[in-house]
Amino acid sequence: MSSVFRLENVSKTFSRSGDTVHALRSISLDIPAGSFFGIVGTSGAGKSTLLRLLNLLEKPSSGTIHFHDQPLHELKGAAVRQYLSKVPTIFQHFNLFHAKTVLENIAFPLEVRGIGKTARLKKAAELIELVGLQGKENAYPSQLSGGQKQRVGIARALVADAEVLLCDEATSALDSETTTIILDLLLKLKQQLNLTIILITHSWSVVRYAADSVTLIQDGNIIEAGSVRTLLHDADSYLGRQLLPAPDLGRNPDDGWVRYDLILSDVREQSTFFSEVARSLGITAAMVSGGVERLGGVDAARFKVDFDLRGKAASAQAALSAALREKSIVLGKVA
Ligand SMILES: Nc1ncnc2c1ncn2[C@@H]1O[C@H](COP(=O)(O)OP(=O)(O)OP(=O)(O)O)[C@@H](O)[C@H]1O
Repeated sequence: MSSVFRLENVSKTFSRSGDTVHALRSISLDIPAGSFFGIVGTSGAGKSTLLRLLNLLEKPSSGTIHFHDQPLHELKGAAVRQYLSKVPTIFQHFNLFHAKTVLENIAFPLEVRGIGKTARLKKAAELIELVGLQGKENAYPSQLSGGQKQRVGIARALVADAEVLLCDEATSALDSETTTIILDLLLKLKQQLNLTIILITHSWSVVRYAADSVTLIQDGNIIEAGSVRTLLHDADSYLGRQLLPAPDLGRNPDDGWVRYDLILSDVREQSTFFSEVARSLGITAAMVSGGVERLGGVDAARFKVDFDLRGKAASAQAALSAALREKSIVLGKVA
């Protein structure tokens, strides 16, 4: 897959009261075209700084950022405006014009580009439909709910031929139900308009729900990055475990039983795999907890399963581990 952005050794420092703050420390990153790219990290990790480099609100202190083959620092004048139409941003607090109607807000980027009134209102009306705001054309932002305001923000961002949508904590001001609705809308628009979406958030649940690629940023460093599928199937991946957390363990295993923490490589196996492994070895299996989750479009299953090894030779456990490894990723023998 080609990259829409490529960052090479990008650093960003700020000076604050005579001190140097290292917001980003020589990070390198490829953002695949067509991905829903989640950048997650705690407060102060450097997420906003990274996004602000992509929407040209800041410049790197060192390193280069390419948009396709174009180094961002070479963009000048009209090329900057063209780039920002292709790479718009939506914001946590929506940043709408309060004195303009919904339709006028959405049409605004076209007005800036000198597009005639009839054409821009026609295009804005198309976007109204795409984001499901029919009937709200003449409302003012103060008359809208948070979710409706973000729909206006999304429509305004996409009105001028966007290719990449940057989302700056775009659901952080919304309740969880509205967050899901907005993420569903973003996922739908991504498909329909062939977008790349780059979303920064402190919320693991947002990343789990929508992202197909995830980057963890901490103290200005990239700790780990990859596609959800790759991360889940890497037994050593910290991000993989964060994306698919261990289910509640319940009670400890009984004496002589051994508990395994497993990710299934193929979730279609989930109903039969553990019992078949147990039967083939002449032992009993008991599911402790777990289930199938959908993560960024990938079905993933993590289970804790107890196996009864009472009275079995030591070699039985090695045989069990080997059988489990054939179709699952063994994260650990818990007890
Ligand atoms: N303009 C600035 N001047 C000085 N320091 C800054 C500036 N912008 C960011 N920083 C500092 O850079 C570091 C990274 O900040 P950044 O806003 O990128 O983090 P973040 O992950 O987006 O956090 P949050 O989720 O709280 O917004 C922080 O220590 C922050 O205080």
